[in-house]
Amino acid sequence: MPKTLPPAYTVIPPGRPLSGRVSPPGSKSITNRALLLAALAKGTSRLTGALKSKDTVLMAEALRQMGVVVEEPDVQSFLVTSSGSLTSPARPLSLGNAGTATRFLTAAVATINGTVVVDGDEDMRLRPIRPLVEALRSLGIEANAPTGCPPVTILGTGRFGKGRVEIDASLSSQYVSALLMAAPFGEGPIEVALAGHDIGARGYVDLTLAAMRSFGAKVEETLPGTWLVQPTGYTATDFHVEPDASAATYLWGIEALTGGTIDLGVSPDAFTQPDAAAQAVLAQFPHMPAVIDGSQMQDAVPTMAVVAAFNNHPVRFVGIANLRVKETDRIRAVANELNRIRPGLAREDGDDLIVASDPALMQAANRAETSRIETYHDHRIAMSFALAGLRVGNVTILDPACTGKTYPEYWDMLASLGVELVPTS
Ligand SMILES: O=C(O)C1=C[C@@H](OP(=O)(O)O)[C@@H](O)[C@H](O)C1
Ligand SMILES: C=C(OP(=O)(O)O)C(=O)O
Repeated sequence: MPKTLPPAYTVIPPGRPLSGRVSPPGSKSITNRALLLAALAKGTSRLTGALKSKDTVLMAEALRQMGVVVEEPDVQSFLVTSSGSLTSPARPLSLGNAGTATRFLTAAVATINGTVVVDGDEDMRLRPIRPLVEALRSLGIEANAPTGCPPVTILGTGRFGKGRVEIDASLSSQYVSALLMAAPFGEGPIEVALAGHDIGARGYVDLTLAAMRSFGAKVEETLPGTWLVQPTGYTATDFHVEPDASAATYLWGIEALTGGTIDLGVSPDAFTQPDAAAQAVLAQFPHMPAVIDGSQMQDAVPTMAVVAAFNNHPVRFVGIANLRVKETDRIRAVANELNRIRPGLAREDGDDLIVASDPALMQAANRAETSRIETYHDHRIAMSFALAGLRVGNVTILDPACTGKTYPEYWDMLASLGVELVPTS
């Protein structure tokens, strides 16, 4: 049972380096891929090292609604048993603000002979999905999303089409991953090709290809940005999920800001997820680069931006326009909340984020001012701004429970390192 958290936590700066051993939870991205692929494979797949959080629970629940047996033998495992295909759910799939679950299932349910509605919460209903819907239509699948965002209605015939499909992935790489993972159910080989050069973080497509191959798919990148998928379906397998690199960025941030050493049980170069690249940037603190291209490590940008506020010189984050369509507009949210810590600390410049940086904040543990940090239902805003509270006094994080999207144990983790969190109203 998730425990009830207070409406806010005030973080007490520890005044000493934070060190210890912390295992980050399993990767959200990989868990939700593996859950889906196991559900599309005939037989039983055991997933170990998996994340149990709001986003993966929503994915598992949606799969159960479509006839898949998803058991949970322990806190890090799923046992998935499937006939190899999904069946029509009795009611709309309700996927909260889980971008992975929403996008991946929008394509996967098109393999069903029946109508499926894919929906999310009020925040997800603002996150674009039209390019994916258009790509499905070009495969001959009837799909509608009148607002360009969820809900999406897919009127499947059980036929996924074949041939070439082009996809504009400039807003989200998840559209490409979604098409690729459904493509082994084509009536013939399917070629997924990027329309244009832009794609969010390409590393997520590599995660998708690796997971697909583990479940027996045959997929090759035939040209840069073009992938050919054979109509093999999937084979059930046992699959281990690596720790979450985006979650690890908070631990690297703690090391940078407090000067401690945290043993994550995994070295930064052992991750296959794109956000692991943030470690090398955070390790340069207080001399982080003056310009940081966040395009290939997007979910790490809030972490790096909060740490950059304490850097020796300003940092401009570029390549981050997609952050405007994440759980919230993260460029605006990070700028707003940094300015709540100290007016003038950050500003938007087009789609860039400029963090002015103020090394004096490293000594602000006893300041008189207070900052109540809005978190916009966004786990990453809550988790990254908690880092600021390790150096600056009276930082209060509103709605700490929102970290449950990907890291339900986040506050317990901070407490285990010796951080005092004061429940606040
Ligand atoms: O494929 C994935 O698992 C993800 C891709 C990224 O999203 P976009 O592709 O929308 O940038 C990332 O921000 C998200 O947290 C997870
Ligand atoms: C952007 C994120 O999630 P998603 O797109 O999967 O909702 C995230 O976890 O930072």
